Amino acid sequence: MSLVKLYDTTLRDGTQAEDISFLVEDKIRIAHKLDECGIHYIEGGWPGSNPKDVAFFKDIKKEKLSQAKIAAFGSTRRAKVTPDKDQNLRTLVESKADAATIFGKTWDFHVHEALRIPLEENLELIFDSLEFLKKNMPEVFYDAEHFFDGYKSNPDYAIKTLQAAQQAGADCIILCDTNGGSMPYEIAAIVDEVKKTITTPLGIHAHNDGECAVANSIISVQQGIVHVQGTINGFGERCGNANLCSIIPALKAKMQRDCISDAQMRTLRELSRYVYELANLAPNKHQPYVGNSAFAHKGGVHVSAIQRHPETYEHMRPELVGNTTRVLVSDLSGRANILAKATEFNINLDSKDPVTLEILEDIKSMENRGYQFEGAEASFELLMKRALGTHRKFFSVIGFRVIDEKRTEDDQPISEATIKVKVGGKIEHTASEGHGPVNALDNALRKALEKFYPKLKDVKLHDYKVRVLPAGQGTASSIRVLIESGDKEGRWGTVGVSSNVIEASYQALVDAIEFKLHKDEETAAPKK
Ligand SMILES: CC(=O)SCCNC(=O)CCNC(=O)[C@H](O)C(C)(C)COP(=O)(O)OP(=O)(O)OC[C@H]1O[C@@H](n2cnc3c(N)ncnc32)[C@H](O)[C@@H]1OP(=O)(O)O
Ligand SMILES: CC(=O)C(=O)O
Repeated sequence: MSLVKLYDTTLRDGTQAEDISFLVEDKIRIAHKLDECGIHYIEGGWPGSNPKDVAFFKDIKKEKLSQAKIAAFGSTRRAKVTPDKDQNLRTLVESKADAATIFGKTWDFHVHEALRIPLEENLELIFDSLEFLKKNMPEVFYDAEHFFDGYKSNPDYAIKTLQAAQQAGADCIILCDTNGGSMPYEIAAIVDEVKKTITTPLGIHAHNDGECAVANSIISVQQGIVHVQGTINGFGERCGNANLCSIIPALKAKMQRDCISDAQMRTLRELSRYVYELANLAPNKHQPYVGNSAFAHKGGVHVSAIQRHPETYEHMRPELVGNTTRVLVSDLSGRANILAKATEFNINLDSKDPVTLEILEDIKSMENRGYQFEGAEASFELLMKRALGTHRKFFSVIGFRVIDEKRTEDDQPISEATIKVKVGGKIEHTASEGHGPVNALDNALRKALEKFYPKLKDVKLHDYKVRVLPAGQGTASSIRVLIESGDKEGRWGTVGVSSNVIEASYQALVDAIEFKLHKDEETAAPKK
């Protein structure tokens, strides 16, 4: 089983994506994670571009990586400058990286329009830039920019550019689908043609503009390519780059190609989330393999079948990439969803128990009124407990009042909430301010209850989402509030629906607190 080398460009092409920028410290942290995951090459940036990338190459030298090599990126030399005087090539050498990767022009159209130099001169640029780097760097890669478009326009010239790179001694020639519009069948045919004249190992760098970047990378490996470039989560210029989080499991689990170890592949989901976190972006739930929804089953028919055998609706075992099977509850559920959730919550429930049907009917009618339990599993667990009579009322709210006041035109509004709760026989009456009325209500509710349940101090409100639901016949529109809360052990979602945003928020807040109190009680006295 021959090895496919993985070349990650999250820290270079990934940062060419709109909204993505990493601090030098973030880049170093990501480089460590990529190294631990077994990625063979990490392209750290373009040192000729900006001081941050220069700093990365300086700082990464002080770090101990277990196996990954660091590559510095740049372009062929500028026309009319010799390689040793070319600032960009010099910064590559000065980076002291383990490898240099330079891109050069393949497409005659680009040579005419972007570089505005004769075709022959571009061949010289490629040859002597690579020859210079070969003398000064341990390993040198050549990114043949726009290779597939260039080949389609002028195959003879496109091949000549690769021959120039081969003659100069490039260690790998990477065929780039820079504009990302090529189709897998075109890639397969062109790679086959290239192999007839080029003996240097070949690589692929595919962009995702036609949504084929992963497919194009996979078909290239099938055609004999041994080096795959891509990014974590597919970050990259425009629509992104080939997503290594999809390519790796495809190579290993479907094509039986060697790249990283099984144990390293089990960290892929964690790596994906780590990179989202440092990019300050919410993870894409629907991302294949590693996303939250990649193995989440919603339709009742699917849930029933996966419980009999997971392969009925799962293309591979989620654990291989560190993911898990999930069952969702919604108005598309059947009894199987309810039973699966009951098992997850450690609740004994039988499919023939009338409560199962009762819960199912409750969900369907509540979803019809605007509730949504997919992101509010804690509210669903409480609903189940109420139906089964195992719900415990830790407190009751006697009433609350929320005031929002703006004293002068220029003043920030002040929000204040007062609340009266009853715990056991005791009544507690408190007030609290907050950033907005919902925050004030949350603060007041927790302040009132913390005296009785001190562990509520650990609860934080992580996310608050409001959605206006369309009005039904003759009714006012409703508002759905989804809240994500958390403590040191985990996070949970709750939901509230009302025509009044404060009331909807109140319902979700009360569920969040009730869930925490049930959870703590069950942890303290686990079920046998
Ligand atoms: C396909 C890819 O993703 S390639 C990577 C693209 N990434 C980036 O551009 C991000 C980093 N880039 C930068 O920081 C800047 O663009 C720099 C520092 C590299 C260059 O900045 P500038 O010197 O101001 O040039 P500018 O950004 O306008 O780019 C155009 C110049 O690059 C030259 N150029 C473009 N491609 C190449 C190439 N393969 N070889 C040599 N020169 C090239 C053009 O001829 C043009 O030079 P000219 O203005 O002297 O005619
Ligand atoms: C090199 C590169 O990033 C590209 O051709 O897309």
